[in-house]
Amino acid sequence: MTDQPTLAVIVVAAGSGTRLGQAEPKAFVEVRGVTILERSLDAVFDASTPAQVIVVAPAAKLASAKSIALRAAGPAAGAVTVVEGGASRQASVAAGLATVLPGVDTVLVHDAARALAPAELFDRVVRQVRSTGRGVIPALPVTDTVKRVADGVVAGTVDRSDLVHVQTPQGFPRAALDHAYAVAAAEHTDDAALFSADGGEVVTVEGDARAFKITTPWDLRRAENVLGVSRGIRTGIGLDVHAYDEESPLWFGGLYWPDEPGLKGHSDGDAALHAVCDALLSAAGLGDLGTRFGAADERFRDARSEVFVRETLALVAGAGFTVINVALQITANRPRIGGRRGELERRLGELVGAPVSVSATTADGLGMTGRGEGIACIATALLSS
Ligand SMILES: Nc1ccn([C@@H]2O[C@H](COP(=O)(O)OP(=O)(O)OP(=O)(O)O)[C@@H](O)[C@H]2O)c(=O)n1
Ligand SMILES: C[C@](O)(CO)[C@H](O)COP(=O)(O)O
Repeated sequence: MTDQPTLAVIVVAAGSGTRLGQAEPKAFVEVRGVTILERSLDAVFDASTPAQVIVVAPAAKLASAKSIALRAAGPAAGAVTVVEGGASRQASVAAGLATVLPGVDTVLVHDAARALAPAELFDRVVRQVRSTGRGVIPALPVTDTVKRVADGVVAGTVDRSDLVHVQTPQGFPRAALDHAYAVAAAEHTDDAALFSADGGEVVTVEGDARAFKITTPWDLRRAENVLGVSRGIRTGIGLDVHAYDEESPLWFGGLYWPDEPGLKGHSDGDAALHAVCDALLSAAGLGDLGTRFGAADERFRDARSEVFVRETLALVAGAGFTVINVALQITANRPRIGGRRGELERRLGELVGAPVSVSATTADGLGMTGRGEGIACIATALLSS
C-alpha cells in the first residue's frame, strides 16, 4: 500500500467447518460459484475505509487463500496479508493480530463464515469504534421465545427483552485488543467476551440479517437462496386503522404532531407506520404485524412504532428482498397532511431506506374517518429479490 492504513480487518477463515460437513474447509466451499471467503472479502473491500486485510487460513489452504484474497482486492492487492490459523478461533485471531501493521489504531475481526455481511456493516462498526473508543459489536434482537431447559424439561421462560444475537465484524481500539489477547487466560466464543474479560467496555450497533453465520447445510442453502433465486418483483398491501385518543400525543408517520389528538393502541398507534410494515411483510410473504409482533408482547407496550419498521426491514432483508418503493394513502380529517407532506415523505423514506410517497384525503363525512373518529391508512410496497 502507498498510504499506511490505520484500520486492519482480520478475516478468520481457518476453521474446518465440521458442522457444514463438506469436503473442503468451510471458507473454501462455494455459494453459487464463489467461495465463502471471497464473498466475505468482497464486502471488506467494498467498505469505505482503506484497511490492511488479514486473511487467517488453514495451513493446507494458504496458497488458495492468497489467490482468492488477491482477486477480491484487485488494485488494492498491496493491502493483503495471509497468515496460518490456529487450533481454535481465538488462536486464529491471535495469529492475525500478530501481523497488524504498526500504524493501525482500529482492528475489526470478522468470521469468513458470515459471507453475506454487507459493506455498510463494516463502516458502521468502524465509525462507532472511532467515535466511542470502545469495543463495538453488531447485534440483533432475539425474536423467538427463549426457554431454560434442564434434562429435557422446560424449567422456565427467559426474559428476552435484554438479549441480543451477536454477529461480526466486531471492532476494537487496537492497543486495548492487543492487551486483552496478550493476557487472555481462557477460551472465549467471541472477541468481545475476551475484550470484556480484560475490563474493556463493549457497546452494540444494529446488526444485519444478511450477516448470519453459515454453520450448517441449512445455512448454506439459505445463503444460496438469498443470493441466487430471483423471485423477481413482489407487491404487498397493508391497512391499519386507529381511533383518536385525546389524552395522548400524536406520533404519526414517524413525526410528532403538536396540538393534535393522539391514537389509541398497544404501541403509539402510528397507523401510517403499521400500514407500511404490513405492506412490506405482505410483499415478502412474511405474514403481518399482529402475528410478527403480537399485542401481548410487553416489549412493544407504548413503543414508538419505528421499532416495528426496523424489525420488519430486518425480516424482509433476511428473506432476501430489497425495498423498491412504498406508497401510503391516508384517510383522516386530522391532522391536515398537506403542509407537512414533504417532511412526512422524507421521514418515511429515511425509515424505510427507499422512496415513500404519501397521498391524503378526507372521507366526505362518511364512515369512521369521515365522522372524525380516527385515522385509516393503506400502504403498498414493491420489493425485488
Ligand atoms: N480454528 C479456527 C476455528 C474457526 N475459525 C473461524 O472462525 C469463524 C467462526 O467459526 P465457526 O463458524 O464455528 O467455523 P468452524 O470452526 O469452521 O465450524 P465448525 O465448528 O462447524 O467446525 C469461521 O469463519 C472459521 O473459519 C478459525 O479461523 N480458526
Ligand atoms: C464470533 C461469533 O461469530 C459471534 O457470534 C461466534 O461466537 C463464533 O461462532 P462459534 O460457532 O461459537 O465458533
